[in-house]
Amino acid sequence: MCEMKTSPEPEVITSDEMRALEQAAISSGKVTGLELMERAGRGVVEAIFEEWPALAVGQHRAVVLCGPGNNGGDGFVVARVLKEAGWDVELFLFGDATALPPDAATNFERWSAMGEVADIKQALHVDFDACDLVVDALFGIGLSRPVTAPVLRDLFKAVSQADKPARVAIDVPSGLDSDTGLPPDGGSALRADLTVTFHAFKPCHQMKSLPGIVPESAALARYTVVKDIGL
Ligand SMILES: NC(=O)C1=CN([C@@H]2O[C@H](COP(=O)(O)OP(=O)(O)OC[C@H]3O[C@@H](n4cnc5c(N)ncnc54)[C@H](O)[C@@H]3O)[C@@H](O)[C@H]2O)[C@@H](O)CC1
Ligand SMILES: [K+]
Repeated sequence: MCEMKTSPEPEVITSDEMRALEQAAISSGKVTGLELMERAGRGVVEAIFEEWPALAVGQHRAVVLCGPGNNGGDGFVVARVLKEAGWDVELFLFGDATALPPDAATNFERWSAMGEVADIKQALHVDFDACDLVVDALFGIGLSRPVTAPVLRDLFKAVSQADKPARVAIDVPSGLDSDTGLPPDGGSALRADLTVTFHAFKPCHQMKSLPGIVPESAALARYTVVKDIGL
């Protein structure tokens, strides 16, 4: 008798479910938030090297855009790991470094021991077509309102229009609500070529297209890689 084989549906979880899983793992003592952040950042670099093997060899130029929460914390880890691999890394922060949550603040300090943190406004002077990689660590599952800051809107436009760099979003393309896959009313979003998320897909990664908002499907699942962070 012939047996039909079906591939299992990928697991999709909401931002609340993801937070609950993280919290349970941390409360059980199995792992710390800082360890999860390190795994997340290293997972992003691993995914980049898997997607673009040429970037895994030699030295390249990266711009890392960090936000005010733990998504930004992942970005500090990515910056450090790339710099340790010999890359030329420029990092820009949106928000107040003294108000970062604890794990992100620790990674801010670790990065600051090896590189500069420039204000996000300075990123508007970057020639993105002279970069190999742009890492979007601005907002993840913690986006709580539309992105309206003029500096971010201008930056989103500049990065989205660049031809050369690989654009990698950490967890969620910034500006999209993780649970709806759409920017909250009136907000804009940053285009990504690859999104690297953690543990499981989120609803935003299942969107088939975002016509007129994020051309060519920033959030398509086939461009999203899920990295295990040991939850
Ligand atoms: N220890 C942890 O909690 C871990 C968190 N992870 C990362 O952390 C992310 C979630 O972190 P957070 O909960 O801190 O949230 P985010 O870092 O996604 O964003 C929250 C911050 O952004 C601000 N914000 C939200 N919407 C805004 C808007 N439209 N304009 C301006 N500011 C805005 C909030 O006020 C807050 O400061 C995940 O997406 C993932 O990347 C991973 O590192 C795994 C471990
Ligand atoms: K992001």
